[in-house]
Amino acid sequence: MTRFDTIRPVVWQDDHLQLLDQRLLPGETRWLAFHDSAAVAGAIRDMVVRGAPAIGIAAAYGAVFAAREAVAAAPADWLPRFEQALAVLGDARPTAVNLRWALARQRRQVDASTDDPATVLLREARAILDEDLAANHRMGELGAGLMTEPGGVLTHCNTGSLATAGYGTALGVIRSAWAQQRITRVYADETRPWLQGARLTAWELLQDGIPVTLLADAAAPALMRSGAVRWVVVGADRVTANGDVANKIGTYALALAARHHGVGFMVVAPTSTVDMALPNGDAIAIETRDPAEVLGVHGTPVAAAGADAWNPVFDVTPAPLVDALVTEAGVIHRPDTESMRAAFPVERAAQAMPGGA
Ligand SMILES: CSC[C@@H](O)[C@@H](O)C(=O)COP(=O)(O)O
Repeated sequence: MTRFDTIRPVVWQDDHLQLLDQRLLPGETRWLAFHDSAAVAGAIRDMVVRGAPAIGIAAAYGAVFAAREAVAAAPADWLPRFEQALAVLGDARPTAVNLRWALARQRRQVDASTDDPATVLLREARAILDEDLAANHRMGELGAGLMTEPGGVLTHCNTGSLATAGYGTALGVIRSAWAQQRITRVYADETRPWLQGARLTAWELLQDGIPVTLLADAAAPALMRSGAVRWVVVGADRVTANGDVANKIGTYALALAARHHGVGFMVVAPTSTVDMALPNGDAIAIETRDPAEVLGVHGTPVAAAGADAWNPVFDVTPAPLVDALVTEAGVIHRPDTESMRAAFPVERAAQAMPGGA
């Protein structure tokens, strides 16, 4: 562990799940307790917990409740109820593949063992969490290694400890690179409409003593034009078989501006975010949320009454705009179908949850 490794948003305590309520940060640090699978699905949907790896981990713990509930209700025929509860968890948010990846992994555990299902699933949820933490530290080292000359970095959304088991993906790279003095300044987009950058990324960085400069999302191209940014470093919710990347809305615009200004564009995501079952980004289900999120700021309405809003919360960055894809398995420069297939075994495609995207 480094000194930059303290926040843990998903914690199993005794017999239940504790989630740090990310809707309230940085103003309030409140933990919520969860004891059933439907409530965990609700917490994912309502963004108590968010970020692709973190929602996968929370869902893996949700599967423990699902098994407990199903076995208690129908000891001799619990599997159909269990699968129904997994489907509810899997439908909580559509875009991040980590959610369905974690549930598919849990489903396979049930087939592979004759032990008490909840015990088996709890052990596996812990393994998923531990592996994510280890992957983040590895990606931190790999991504920092790409920053050969000191300079400014720009990040988007929140990809830190709060979005993962701990340490973070893109923010993990930033933590590692900052510790190695490879970064002169961290810039963070505020990330409308949920303000994950202004609320969560800035909070995490300041907790670690890393100074951060916030900017409105629309200011990013001008910042790149000024020469202040060497790397844009972002996370991902899904990376498809050709290297296309779904991530927080606004990422695509950053990639376009970065290419125009000769700024490096790095995507940092664990292999649990890679979906070799989908040929390209057009096949990714992009979540759209309540227009009210755009019509107001953090819950306070600001738009002219009567205006409508379009609120897709992710976009797809085409693979050719990605300079480096960093996973715990290594770095792929300018990913494409060939390099993705070489790096990730095709059997990953067969690991998706039944029922599609
Ligand atoms: C390590 S997190 C990668 C992505 O999940 C992150 O960039 C992101 O888009 C999160 O979106 P959110 O809507 O806050 O869940």
